[in-house]
Amino acid sequence: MNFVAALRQAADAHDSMLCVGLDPDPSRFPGAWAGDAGRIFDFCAAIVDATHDLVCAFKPQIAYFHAHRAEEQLERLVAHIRRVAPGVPVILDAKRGDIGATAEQYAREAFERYQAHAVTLSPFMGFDSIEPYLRYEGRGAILLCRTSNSGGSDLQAQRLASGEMLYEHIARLAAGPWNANGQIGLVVGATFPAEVARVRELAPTLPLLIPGVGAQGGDAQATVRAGWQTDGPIIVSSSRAVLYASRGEDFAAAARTAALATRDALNAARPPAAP
Ligand SMILES: O=C(O)c1cc(=O)[nH]c(=O)n1[C@@H]1O[C@H](COP(=O)(O)O)[C@@H](O)[C@H]1O
Repeated sequence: MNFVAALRQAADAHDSMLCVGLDPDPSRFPGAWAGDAGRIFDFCAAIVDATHDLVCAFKPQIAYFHAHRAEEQLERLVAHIRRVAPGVPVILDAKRGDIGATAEQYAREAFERYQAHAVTLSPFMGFDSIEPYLRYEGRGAILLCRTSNSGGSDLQAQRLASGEMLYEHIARLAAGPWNANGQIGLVVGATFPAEVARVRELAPTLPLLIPGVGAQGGDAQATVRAGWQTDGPIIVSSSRAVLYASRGEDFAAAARTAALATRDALNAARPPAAP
């Protein structure tokens, strides 16, 4: 099954737009695991076990694994997700972007080594840096468009000669000529609901990955109102607010409580279904 179909199916099955981001920081692990990078798999697997029936996707962030030489733990984690939650797609957050020949290696890393269903990419180097990922039939390529950080405005909010802003141009390309096989999605930060709405206008059916709720303070409900579109899935991602809801032995139960509350808050903001 392709990424977009798997995403829709998981979203329907779990009545959820929530993606739990897996950003394991050993210094924030509970109890005896604190500071132990050898526990990255155990920590993330416990979060997955506690939340997989509440999410439409999981999003491991590659830096949190590579920084601790924990690539093998990431491989085991994706295998674990595929085993306990076979219907839940894995978005590898790697934000890659390089010339075609190097992109081929990054694509191989994401889709063959880590078995991800989709990967985040920077579109800064243009279509030939994206195309190697699209050769993997059915896998998703989610392009940074209007990121959640304030510095995102330095480039993404600049006006081009055409009059549109750079992020609008990215959305237009992603929804049009770059998306021949329906594999592309866009990243838009929950910290910018007006821009979420603008991207949704330009890309009505593309999956939107929306980080920035929780620790970054984005408004979950404004995000859903801005991005909601029956034919265009939204994936609202939260990492720290779920992972570190408690530093005690109850961390997994607390993560579940936080995930449930976020999922329900997102669902409450959906417009009522048409009769
Ligand atoms: O691509 C991303 O996931 C991403 C894009 C963006 O614009 N902003 C952003 O925060 N992210 C990622 O989303 C996660 C946010 O984590 P929390 O702020 O803890 O929910 C981190 O892994 C970021 O790398």
